[in-house]
Amino acid sequence: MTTGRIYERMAVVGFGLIGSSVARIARERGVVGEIIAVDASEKHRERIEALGLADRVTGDIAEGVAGADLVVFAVPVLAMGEAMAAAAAALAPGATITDVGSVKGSVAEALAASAPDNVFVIPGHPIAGTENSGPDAGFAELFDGRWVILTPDDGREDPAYAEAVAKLASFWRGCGAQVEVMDVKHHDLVLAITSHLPHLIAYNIVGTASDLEGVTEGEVMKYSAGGFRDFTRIAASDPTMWRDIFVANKEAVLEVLGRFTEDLQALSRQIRWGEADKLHDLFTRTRAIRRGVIALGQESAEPNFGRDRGKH
Ligand SMILES: NC(=O)C1=CN([C@@H]2O[C@H](COP(=O)(O)OP(=O)(O)OC[C@H]3O[C@@H](n4cnc5c(N)ncnc54)[C@H](O)[C@@H]3O)[C@@H](O)[C@H]2O)C=CC1
Ligand SMILES: O=C(O)C(=O)Cc1ccc(O)cc1
Repeated sequence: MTTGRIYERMAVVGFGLIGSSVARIARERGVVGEIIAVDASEKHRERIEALGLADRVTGDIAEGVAGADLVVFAVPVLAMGEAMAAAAAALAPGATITDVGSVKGSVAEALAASAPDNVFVIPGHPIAGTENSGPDAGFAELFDGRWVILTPDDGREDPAYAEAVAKLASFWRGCGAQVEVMDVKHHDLVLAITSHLPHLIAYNIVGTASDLEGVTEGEVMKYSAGGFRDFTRIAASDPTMWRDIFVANKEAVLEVLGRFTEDLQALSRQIRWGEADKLHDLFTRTRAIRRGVIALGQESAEPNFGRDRGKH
């Protein structure tokens, strides 16, 4: 598929799994003219050069974003504010500033805090990723058919801002994604249950299994069935990225965790009292949800489908 050029120069600040995937697909589809990679890690900059993923590579944020009409911040959530502050004075008037952070409330605030008035800040989040990180882990097909949620500032009513939102949505569609606009707070609640809590559960179950007296770590790995293996994949996700997500989305995560804990207590009671029908009812309901997800095309029936792409 070919799409016309939407932005002349895209600067990607933080050129890891997500940033390099955006660059790969944007170049492949011709939706941007020039790509500037900005990354704080010298090792990553060397890899970006070696892989030929950008037209220019720099460690200097201000130098990298200068003259860009699209700036994509793809650093860990708690690093967004500082990165934006370093970019602010160099941003081109009329530029669109977006991000890919997994939490939107705190990131939207952090971006707005130092953004000049003459740019369009439109926070975003592609709901696509893997447990891998760094520029080698990215791949062009990552966003294919996936959702990208944009959380524009609903206090800005000028037509130029609406136009900038529409243009950014076209960019993501050009990268193969589907676009939805959502309120920041709602985004953080939805993602707390669909993404953040599942990761917390994975981190916890793998931790519990490795600490369990009477069962060796060797046995845990040797006899792990599919379910536990899936948890170990998720629990291998980047520690910095996930630390930041839980710190930044504290309120929504604690809210869904409270509900989850209550439901887990109820399950525990059903097991204790042999309430087999109640267990069966829940498992029937959850099976229908999974089948609904597959019917919507959000997941393959094959376990681990596409998950090993971009592994290094
Ligand atoms: N990994 C995933 O599956 C997904 C991640 N996200 C979000 O995307 C963002 C990036 O995540 P990944 O690409 O997975 O991480 P990553 O670790 O692969 O890439 C982050 C890159 O940013 C660079 N970096 C860190 N701090 C920096 C700074 N202050 N200035 C310049 N460069 C800096 C790192 O050197 C690294 O190359 C995060 O905010 C995360 O929440 C969103 C969707 C999926
Ligand atoms: O690898 C997985 O299972 C993921 O869930 C990827 C992912 C991680 C964080 C996001 O904000 C969005 C997607």
